[in-house]
Amino acid sequence: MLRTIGLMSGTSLDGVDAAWVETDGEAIGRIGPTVTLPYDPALRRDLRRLLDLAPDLLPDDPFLADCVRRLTDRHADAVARIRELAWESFREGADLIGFHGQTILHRPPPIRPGRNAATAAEALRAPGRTWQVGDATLLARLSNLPVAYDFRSADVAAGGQGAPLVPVVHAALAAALPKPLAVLNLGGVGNVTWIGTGEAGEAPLIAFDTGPANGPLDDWARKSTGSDYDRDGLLALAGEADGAVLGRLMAHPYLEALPPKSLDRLDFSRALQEAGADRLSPQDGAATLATFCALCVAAAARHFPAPPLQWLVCGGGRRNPAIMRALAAALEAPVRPVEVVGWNGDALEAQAFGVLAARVQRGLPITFPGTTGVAAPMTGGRLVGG
Ligand SMILES: Nc1ncnc2c1ncn2[C@@H]1O[C@H](COP(=O)(O)OP(=O)(O)OP(=O)(O)O)[C@@H](O)[C@H]1O
Ligand SMILES: CC(=O)N[C@H]1[C@@H]2OC[C@@H](O2)[C@@H](O)[C@@H]1O[C@H](C)C(=O)O
Repeated sequence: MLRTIGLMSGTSLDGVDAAWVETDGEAIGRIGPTVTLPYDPALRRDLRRLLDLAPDLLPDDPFLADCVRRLTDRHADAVARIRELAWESFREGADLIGFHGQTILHRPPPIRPGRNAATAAEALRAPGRTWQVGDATLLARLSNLPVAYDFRSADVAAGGQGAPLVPVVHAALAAALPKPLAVLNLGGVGNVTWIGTGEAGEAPLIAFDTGPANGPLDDWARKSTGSDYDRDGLLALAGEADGAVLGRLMAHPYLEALPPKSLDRLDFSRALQEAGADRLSPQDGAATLATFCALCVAAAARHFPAPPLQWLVCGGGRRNPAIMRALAAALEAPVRPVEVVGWNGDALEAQAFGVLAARVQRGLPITFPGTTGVAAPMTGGRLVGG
């Protein structure tokens, strides 16, 4: 088994999550320390600016280069901290880093009302683009370890959606749990993994982005109260969801489109503006966005081959009671944080990039027809250093 350090900088742009995991890319052995290093407000602001600039940004842009260096330094700090903790707790080092980087642009191939092979064939005619920034060579040098990175672009080049990537790890973790099961990650964007029973004729794994999750709510909280997010859902719980705005938002064609499908952090910005969310009070706006997040998940469930026995929720959204209540109201099966089955809902994505790094090093597939829509299971990612 390899001793990996997985690193994830998510769409919330709040910081880097890091985790130590022992794995051969298939089985998961010991789970070690985890840490989140927040970004300072200037880096957060600059990364947010990069999202807006990304479509026209050249790879050698000096502002980009400066952001990448600061981002990579923070990742190197996270690696150093995890190594200290792993040494203190069980006298272990590390063999390999999984470095997701920061997505600043995600324009996957067009989604279609057909699926899998048809989607991939169409996509080859209209190539997509996905861009994760971070300097893997610098990180390998600073940490003196091999680094697996660029996990998404080979899949997009082959006509896949390039996301989500974590589902194969959800499936490995859930091996002994009753199926069908839905694992829901609520970060800036939401994504779901449906894991079937594996009985004849049933797809084993279906995964896709559900819709916006905390991203619009964070933007709303920042604009209306100045805080980075709606802590404990207090703003949303004090308001009422607006039925008319929700009705307009739920008409978005993404929700009807068949999986596989994935989103950019900003994909719903225009729809949110056009739906008139801006005119709501801070409380009602937050309640509407929390409910919208949950209704997107309910819409996602309509694409499952069979209803799940339960929903296990990870990511920061599980800490928002307004979202969790709206989910419980909108879904038929019980909705619980992943901690009920012993997983760490804050570190799961970072842990997954450790496992994915091991898969890259061993040449195992990281994307699948049911997760990104590629025609056949595909290897991906690149390795540097060591
Ligand atoms: N106590 C809390 N109350 C309400 N919301 C919370 C709380 N804690 C975290 N969050 C929400 O969770 C978000 C962070 O979630 P997470 O770290 O899972 O996102 P991410 O990993 O950046 O995103 P993604 O999974 O889309 O890449 C915060 O921006 C905030 O909206
Ligand atoms: C392009 C990109 O970075 N997508 C992220 C994002 O954040 C959540 C959702 O959108 C998910 O599809 C994906 O992340 C997780 C880690 C994944 O690939 O499984």
